[in-house]
Amino acid sequence: MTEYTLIETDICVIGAGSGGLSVAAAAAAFGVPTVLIERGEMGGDCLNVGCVPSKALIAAARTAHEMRHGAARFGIANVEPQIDFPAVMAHVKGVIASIAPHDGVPRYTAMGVKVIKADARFADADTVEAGTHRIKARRFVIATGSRPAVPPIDGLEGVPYLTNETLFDLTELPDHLLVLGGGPIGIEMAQAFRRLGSRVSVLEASQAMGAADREMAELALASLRADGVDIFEGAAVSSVSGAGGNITVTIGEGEDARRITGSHLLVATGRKLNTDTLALDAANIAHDKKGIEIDSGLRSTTNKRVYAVGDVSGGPAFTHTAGYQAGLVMRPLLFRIPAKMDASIQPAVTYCDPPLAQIGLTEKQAREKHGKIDIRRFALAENDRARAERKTEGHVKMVIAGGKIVGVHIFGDAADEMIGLWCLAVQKGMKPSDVTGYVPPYPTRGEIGKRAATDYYSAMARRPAVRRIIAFLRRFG
Ligand SMILES: Cc1cc2nc3c(=O)[nH]c(=O)nc-3n(C[C@H](O)[C@H](O)[C@H](O)COP(=O)(O)OP(=O)(O)OC[C@H]3O[C@@H](n4cnc5c(N)ncnc54)[C@H](O)[C@@H]3O)c2cc1C
Ligand SMILES: NC(=O)c1ccc[n+]([C@@H]2O[C@H](COP(=O)([O-])OP(=O)(O)OC[C@H]3O[C@@H](n4cnc5c(N)ncnc54)[C@H](O)[C@@H]3O)[C@@H](O)[C@H]2O)c1
Repeated sequence: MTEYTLIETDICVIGAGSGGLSVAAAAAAFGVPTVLIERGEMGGDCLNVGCVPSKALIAAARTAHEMRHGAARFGIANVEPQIDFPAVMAHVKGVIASIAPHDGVPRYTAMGVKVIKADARFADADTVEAGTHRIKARRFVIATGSRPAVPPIDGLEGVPYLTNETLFDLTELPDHLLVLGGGPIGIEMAQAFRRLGSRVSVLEASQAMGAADREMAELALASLRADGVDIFEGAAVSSVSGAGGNITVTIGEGEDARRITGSHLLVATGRKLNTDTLALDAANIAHDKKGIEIDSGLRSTTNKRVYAVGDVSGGPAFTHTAGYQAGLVMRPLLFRIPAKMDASIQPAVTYCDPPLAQIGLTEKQAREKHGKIDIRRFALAENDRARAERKTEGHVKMVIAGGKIVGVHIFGDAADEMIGLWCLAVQKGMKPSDVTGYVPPYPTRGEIGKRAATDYYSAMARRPAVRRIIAFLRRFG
């Protein structure tokens, strides 16, 4: 029998990833007694096996690409980079290590948070057990994240496949990386490994980058193909066989079946929510295969003490969404003010190079929702800064409905940085006229958004009625 130490607290947070850390830090900042429970690494997926290592690897791969192809346009010779893969991975680990103290136990303890390193599970409606602790709390925030969902493909369990949890521990560059899934993980990692020297084949059951605006996704996929990534869409993998270094995937069945053999296999086919070991039934927290049943304020529909934030809430699976949700639940947790999640204001960026960034509705979604819409585009090829730096690939696409900006999609260098302004525009329901008057610095790529918005009104300049008014006003000197 476990001898438990009882802790009574105000807020108990389960999971110290992007969502849980933000809740704990905010609660501590208001001086509210808070317990934070983490069974693995502080920082969760984003820091250890997600955003941070993937972006660090992408940065190395981009440098290799620039050395190979990026210099000659300036009159400087391109060179074939010498890639020391273990050193690249040491860089990735170094970046994680540099950020880790920010999410670490000492920093949170110093903030006043009681951190418990153990696996948490509910004992009853207001008690959680973690290691040798029993924690009774007024409110619980479940922030347990997600893990790779591995599809039930014949033979897959018998081969040594990689996921995002093991990919960044590779010590040798894969000779030929097979990537199952053309979502953000698959696409980002496919391009990075290709640029570091692997042959890469992406096998996507449906449409690669399926959540993006189609026109923009096609541009991004074309740029991956130009890098030499093989992308197979509509590729339903029926079986996997082989062993480490020699793995064969079979696409389709019967006489039409096609086989591709690679050295390594990365499974990036979506996520499974981490709820199965929480003993949710013991706390009367309704849940199903899709996760915890929560209302629009992220609160359990059956146990009002409990909230869910981050991936486990079943909403968009992004670190910025986890942070947004953490901010949202602080209102009811601390001030008893109701909060409402708005999934429509969550941006999505695929950090391929150039990146693809989006906020709001795709063209298809906008047509379905609003019927009549306007589309405005402005090409980076028309932008002076992009010309000066000879990075003119891509454009901004603005989706306007009912006179308001309802979606913005940018493919091109620095799209990930440029999208910020448009997140605000969509969130605030701005009209194109709201952004035609602001002054972006010249020469920056940021000017393209304003140019697309200005273009919306260019038809007005050609209207006879407008010209007649101008002519009339000229008479007054
Ligand atoms: C390869 C990859 C790249 C990504 N890139 C980006 C990106 O560029 N931008 C972006 O916005 N998002 C990105 N994401 C998504 C992002 O990582 C997640 O959305 C984010 O980490 C979710 O935060 P979270 O707090 O919900 O979960 P997590 O960060 O996963 O944290 C959950 C924590 O809960 C702990 N836990 C689980 N169960 C228990 C339990 N029973 N008891 C105690 N502790 C428990 C886990 O150990 C974990 O530490 C990426 C994801 C992956 C996999
Ligand atoms: N840049 C970012 O913000 C970023 C980067 C990586 C991951 N993430 C987050 O992590 C989540 C998970 O990423 P992901 O790429 O694993 O998932 P995903 O669900 O976004 O994409 C998975 C892809 O795999 C395909 N697929 C599913 N089963 C398959 C099968 N059996 N064979 C072949 N293809 C199959 C799907 O059609 C889909 O296109 C994302 O939803 C995203 O929110 C974000």
